[in-house]
Amino acid sequence: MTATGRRGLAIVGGGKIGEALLSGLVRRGGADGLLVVERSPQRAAELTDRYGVPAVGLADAAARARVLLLAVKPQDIDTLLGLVAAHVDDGHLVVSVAAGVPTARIEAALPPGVPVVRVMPNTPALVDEGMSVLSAGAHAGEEHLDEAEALLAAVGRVRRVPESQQDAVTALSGSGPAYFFYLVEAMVDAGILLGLPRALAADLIVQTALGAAVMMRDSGEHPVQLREAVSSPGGTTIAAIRELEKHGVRAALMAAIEAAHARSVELGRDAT
Ligand SMILES: NC(=O)C1=CN([C@@H]2O[C@H](COP(=O)(O)OP(=O)(O)OC[C@H]3O[C@@H](n4cnc5c(N)ncnc54)[C@H](O)[C@@H]3O)[C@@H](O)[C@H]2O)C=CC1
Ligand SMILES: O=C(O)[C@@H]1CCC=N1
Repeated sequence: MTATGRRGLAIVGGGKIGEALLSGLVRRGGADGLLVVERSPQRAAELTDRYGVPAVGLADAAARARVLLLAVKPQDIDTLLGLVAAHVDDGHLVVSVAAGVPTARIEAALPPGVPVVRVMPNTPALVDEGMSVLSAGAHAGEEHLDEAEALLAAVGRVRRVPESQQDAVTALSGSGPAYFFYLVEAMVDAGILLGLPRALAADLIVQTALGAAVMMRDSGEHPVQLREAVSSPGGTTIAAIRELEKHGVRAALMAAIEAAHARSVELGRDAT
């Protein structure tokens, strides 16, 4: 098929994030123009059953789709790029969500001039509340960023940053949902410790997390102001905050996010 005959998007790698993006795109616009390429035949069949999106081989996907969205693990990206290289040209747009992997590494594996956009999405895309952050590679212009942004806007918010900030973004919003899930797990465990049934504790904490998130998004107030409004003088909240400070929770979060950043940089260097 000629470059002009290509349309739509192929997601290459239908794992956790590939499925999150696929599901949102199907919710938004239906399965028309979408393809999936998945190494595991069982997983490919599952995605086709669930979303009505055809599973095809890589050559077929590159012949039919204008945009190839690579969603394999960083450790698998070099092998995949070796296969993709034979099928792409500068009429394609290659979008990669692989943590840490620089656009320069992707460009070097592909024919000259292929536009590449690096994206860090996150799993709340599954519920249309994703946060995706885009950076252009050397051959990607505004039109390519616009095209990638339009795709990702189907599953949540989108921002653009210089690529030098992508490892930090990965550590914050890419991995970020896991930190909140972890916090919720720990708070539910605290409820159990205090003798509440698990289902009740989970219900209370999930709704509290949702309410707090909406307040942070919509109130226009700083998180410190919001926290102060919960902390009555001589009350329960400040007693809890003192323990969080004593146990170094703020420093632990900073160290954790620094470790995620370091791992993103490391993943970007080579297949490790
Ligand atoms: N899970 C997450 O929350 C996020 C993941 N990412 C990035 O997305 C990428 C995928 O991550 P996950 O979805 O978590 O991993 P995963 O392991 O769930 O999915 C990867 C999928 O790619 C398939 N695959 C591997 N090589 C293939 C090939 N040559 N052709 C076709 N399919 C192939 C695997 O069978 C698997 O289904 C990673 O690079 C990760 O850094 C980025 C943002 C968030
Ligand atoms: O854990 C990871 O490596 C991927 C990248 C960001 C979220 N998940």
